[in-house]
Amino acid sequence: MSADSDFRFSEEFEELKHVGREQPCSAADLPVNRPKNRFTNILPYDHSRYKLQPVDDEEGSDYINANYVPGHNSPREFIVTQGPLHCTRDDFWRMCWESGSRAIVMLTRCVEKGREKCDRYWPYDTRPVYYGDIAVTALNESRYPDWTVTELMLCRGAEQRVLKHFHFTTWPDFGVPDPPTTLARFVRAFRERCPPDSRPVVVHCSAGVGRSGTFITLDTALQQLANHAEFIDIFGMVHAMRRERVWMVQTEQQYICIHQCLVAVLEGQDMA
Ligand SMILES: CCOC(=O)C(CCNC(=O)OC(C)(C)C)(Cc1ccc(NS(=O)(=O)O)cc1)C(=O)OCC
Repeated sequence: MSADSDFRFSEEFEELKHVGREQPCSAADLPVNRPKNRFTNILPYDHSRYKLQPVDDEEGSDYINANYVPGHNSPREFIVTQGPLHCTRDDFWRMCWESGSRAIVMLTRCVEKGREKCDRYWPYDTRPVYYGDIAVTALNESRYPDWTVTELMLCRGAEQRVLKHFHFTTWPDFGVPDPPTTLARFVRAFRERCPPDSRPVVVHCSAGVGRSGTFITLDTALQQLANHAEFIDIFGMVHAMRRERVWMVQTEQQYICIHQCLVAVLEGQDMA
């Protein structure tokens, strides 16, 4: 595929360009919801968007820029969303609570090259912080060279729940981790620590398309590999994801990185 400067990769990736783009995003386009979108051209398709429990008949109260996306284990394994904005971070926590999610995967830093890519939506220290009517408390934090895992306790009314925050901190926007196998090791670390239940995993980056799509595709492919699949159809996976959310796996380099990680795992190289 990589012969003639990745010619076959380019051809295959090009075929994905228009997949899903005919589908409507009418909720995202409502005037009341426009300020809730980080990027004007990264909008959730109506048919797969995550719906918050509406507040009375308040128009737009069910809206967040997020879509259900399939994984290896279920057709709605992931909820993929943009990096929360200051004005949508309470909605983000409401989504985490109402979906019953037990894990958040964050694939961007809050600030990259001087640009804000994501709001700092979780506490800096162990004091409880309220986001709407949800109190979030950091219980403990484990820092590694390329990622940090934080255990968060969420309280809403009399109920409380522990949720794990997996933050990959060295993935440049529009690019790939260096070396790409760092991503395969993060996916493995996530799977080893992710609660084994069937609840959705919330995944986000800045726009919630490029790095998020790359992470999910590799996670799905590595589980198929572990289950001794004879063929792993990366094109088919990205095609299926792009029907649910726009631009999933944004750049050709990210598309190639998925293949490189799979080869590295198959060859057992650099996966200590
Ligand atoms: C509103 C205008 O659109 C945009 O800002 C973005 C980014 C545009 N920049 C861009 O594509 O840069 C390169 C040419 C270097 C790749 C919004 C954006 C921002 C960050 C990402 N990464 S992610 O956080 O990993 O998803 C993806 C898209 C956009 O819409 O891109 C087209 C899909």
